[in-house]
Amino acid sequence: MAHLLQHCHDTGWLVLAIAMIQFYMQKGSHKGLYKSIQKTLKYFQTFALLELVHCLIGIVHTSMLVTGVQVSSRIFMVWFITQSIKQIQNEESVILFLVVWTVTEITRYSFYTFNLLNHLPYFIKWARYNLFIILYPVGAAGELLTIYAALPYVQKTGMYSLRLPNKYNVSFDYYYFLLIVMAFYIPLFPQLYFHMLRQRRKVLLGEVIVEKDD
Ligand SMILES: CCCCCCCCCCCCC[C@@H](O)CC(=O)SCCNC(=O)CCNC(=O)[C@H](O)C(C)(C)COP(=O)(O)OP(=O)(O)OC[C@H]1O[C@@H](n2cnc3c(N)ncnc32)[C@H](O)[C@@H]1OP(=O)(O)O
Repeated sequence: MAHLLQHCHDTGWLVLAIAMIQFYMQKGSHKGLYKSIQKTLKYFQTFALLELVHCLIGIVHTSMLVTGVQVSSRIFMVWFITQSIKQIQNEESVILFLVVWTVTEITRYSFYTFNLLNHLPYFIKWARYNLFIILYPVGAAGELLTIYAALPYVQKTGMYSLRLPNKYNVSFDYYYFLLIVMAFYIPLFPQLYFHMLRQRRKVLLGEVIVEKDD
């Protein structure tokens, strides 16, 4: 069952890649691309919550912290930034993180699939543990630039914010929340990046590495 779900996930990101290439070839522009693929993206990125469940119930042996940060930050980007603020959907930075996520996920799920079949081509293993060196910072930059582009709109409209006075007597400012999220990239991004560097040494060079939260 888990294998079947994983196969669906791989196919989903492939469908997304084909849809993006087709759109760009037909329109010659990235404007409107997000709108055209949003349903598929929402579905498959939300589906990634299962990775956290697999981790929790012990089907997959990996760091909870790393998987949690990775999955929640992506779901946050999709639902609470890009999907919620139509005005930023045509930003180049959105395309940047979409392309990076898609390349990463196709490589990653191909790795899992061929690994399970015991026929893992070396180039897929190589791609899984080398491409991230460039893709991680580029993807994070795309995400941060997108949140940054959202700030003026969030400040102007006060979306998702709760101002005083109100019957709950609590206030929440989404604008400042986004600034905090951006600041969190500083301590959390290196955790993810160094985790993948350790995995790279383990898988490609055969080093024995002990994770702190294992
Ligand atoms: C709510 C507010 C949010 C606030 C956010 C604050 C800021 C956070 C900053 C975060 C920055 C994120 C930036 C990021 O989004 C940008 C990008 O992603 S750019 C793209 C580059 N990214 C990557 O390359 C990372 C991709 N992700 C991963 O590789 C994984 O998600 C990771 C969590 C990193 C875990 O990888 P790891 O190698 O540690 O473990 P695995 O899970 O791959 O593998 C463990 C073993 O399990 C087997 N496995 C796993 N899943 C499957 C499966 N579906 N089917 C079969 N087998 C599976 C795998 O083969 C391993 O087995 P073994 O140990 O036997 O080798």
